[in-house]
Amino acid sequence: MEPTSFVLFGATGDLAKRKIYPALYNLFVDRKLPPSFSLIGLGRRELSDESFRANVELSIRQFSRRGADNLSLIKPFLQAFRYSVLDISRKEDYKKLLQMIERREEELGISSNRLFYLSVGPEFFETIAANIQESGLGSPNGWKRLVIEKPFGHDLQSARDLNRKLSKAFTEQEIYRIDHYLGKPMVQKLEALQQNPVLNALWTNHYIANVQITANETVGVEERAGYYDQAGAVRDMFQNHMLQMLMMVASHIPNNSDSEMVRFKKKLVMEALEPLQKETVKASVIRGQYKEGMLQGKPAAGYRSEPGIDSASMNDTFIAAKLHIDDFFWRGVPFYIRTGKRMKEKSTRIVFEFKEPSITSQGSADADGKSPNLLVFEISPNEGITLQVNTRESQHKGDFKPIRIDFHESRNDVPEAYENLIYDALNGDPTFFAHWDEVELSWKWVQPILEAFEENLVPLYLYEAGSYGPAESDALLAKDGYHWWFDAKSEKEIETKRGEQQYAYHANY
Ligand SMILES: NC(=O)C1=CN([C@@H]2O[C@H](COP(=O)(O)OP(=O)(O)OC[C@H]3O[C@@H](n4cnc5c(N)ncnc54)[C@H](OP(=O)(O)O)[C@@H]3O)[C@@H](O)[C@H]2O)C=CC1
Ligand SMILES: O=C1O[C@H](COP(=O)(O)O)[C@@H](O)[C@H](O)[C@H]1O
Repeated sequence: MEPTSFVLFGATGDLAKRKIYPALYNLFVDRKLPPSFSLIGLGRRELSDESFRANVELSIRQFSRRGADNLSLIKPFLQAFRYSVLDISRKEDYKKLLQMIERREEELGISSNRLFYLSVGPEFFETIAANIQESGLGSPNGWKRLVIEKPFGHDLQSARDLNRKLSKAFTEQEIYRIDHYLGKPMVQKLEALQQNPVLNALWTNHYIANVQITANETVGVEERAGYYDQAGAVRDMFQNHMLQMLMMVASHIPNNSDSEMVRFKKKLVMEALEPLQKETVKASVIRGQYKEGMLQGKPAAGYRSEPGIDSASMNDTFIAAKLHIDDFFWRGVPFYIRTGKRMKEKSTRIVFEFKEPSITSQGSADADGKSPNLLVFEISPNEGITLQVNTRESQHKGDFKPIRIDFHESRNDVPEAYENLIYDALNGDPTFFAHWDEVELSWKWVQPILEAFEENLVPLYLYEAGSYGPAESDALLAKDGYHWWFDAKSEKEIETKRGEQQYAYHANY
């Protein structure tokens, strides 16, 4: 890996503290940082290098997956850290920054490879990119890269405007748009798994009845009312993370593909998505908002009573949609996607339900006692793959019973999404970053939904906190003879589900 100066805008912020420093430390421990590495943290508040390092250490103690007991390498790690005050709008601060970077590069004897990480609000992206260019921070004696956080625009037009402005200072190859779901290890595994000939052979409309992509969260709006009440689930999760997961499962990526091919295939999926019309969005999209309820045994407030939320807010905290990909592989297979806050349990997963001619509707067992074969990718909070197949019980010949072939990763061994993404950005590997074409096509596809919500052409269904969303989301699948898999409707069912899993047949592969 090439020597790098990591220039972090927003070094005193929440994301840096909770995600970026712990990820960098874990990479350091795993010897995955460049041998010559310099980090310059930037923010408005006055901090000495020592207090900056002390803050970084604190955040690693608090948030690193390795825990507070595994900090033997913290001192050498922190040696790379420096801090400088910078106000984003003050041009002279960029000159000062340039001098500081050059001084560090000289001290370390390294070339001018500079990674600019914008961990600041989106309103600053354009100004920073322009100032980096004007102040000569991109040096001809090395590469420059721009790592940029979400949100990338608020709708199609604003995303296009932002991209045009960033393009004045950075080429597409230099821009790394973070979608942290693309950094999740199981999402990354999808790339390799679908190239596997066994799975690849099954991964089509010949065998698959439907695909379900779920990202349920138990958290509510938290302290982000100002942002979330303007964004809603459709912008916060659906346009980016959910559609990225869709692209990852639905693209047929050939063996030994490079990043260009992966991104090209993902783009083809978005191009093949059947477009929606604003007037008919309500036929395939369910909009929900949580009201008060009970979550994990405790009362939970409704969205409109959350601090900072308008008491008449029509914002969506839940969205479910049925999509069709009109291509050779997926024609006729519905993709159901849902995400919501204050749901019964935290679970991100993708379920492939296989066709089975003898299965009755509702996915329930038919007269033979069979239920559909399923392939399940659990993305979080646990990482795993389960193949559920029908077999006959040896004692009671004739009875069908699903068995589960299970692979689960031990949690401490799993790198965090930000570790994977920062490592890739340092290496110049853009595979798991969102290309502009994907972002633009996602916004384009979502735009009629935004407009239909804005104009109240889609009903807003209230659902109880601690539930699985509005009943209309279940009805969306029921109309086609399906149901959402693995929604445990009661605590008792969750217990039974856990019990069954203990008996599952375990195989390592
Ligand atoms: N927090 C999270 O979990 C997630 C955040 N994001 C995105 O990451 C980005 C950062 O979010 P987050 O860390 O939560 O935000 P915070 O508000 O916690 O931090 C903002 C940072 O920006 C700095 N800053 C603000 N104004 C200026 C200015 N005029 N000049 C220089 N620095 C400035 C602040 O430094 P100081 O106060 O010292 O000036 C601070 O370091 C946002 O784009 C957000 O959407 C994306 C996903 C998750
Ligand atoms: O980007 C976001 O993601 C989180 C959910 O991420 P996860 O890794 O915990 O699944 C979500 O809570 C947040 O609202 C959104 O901005």
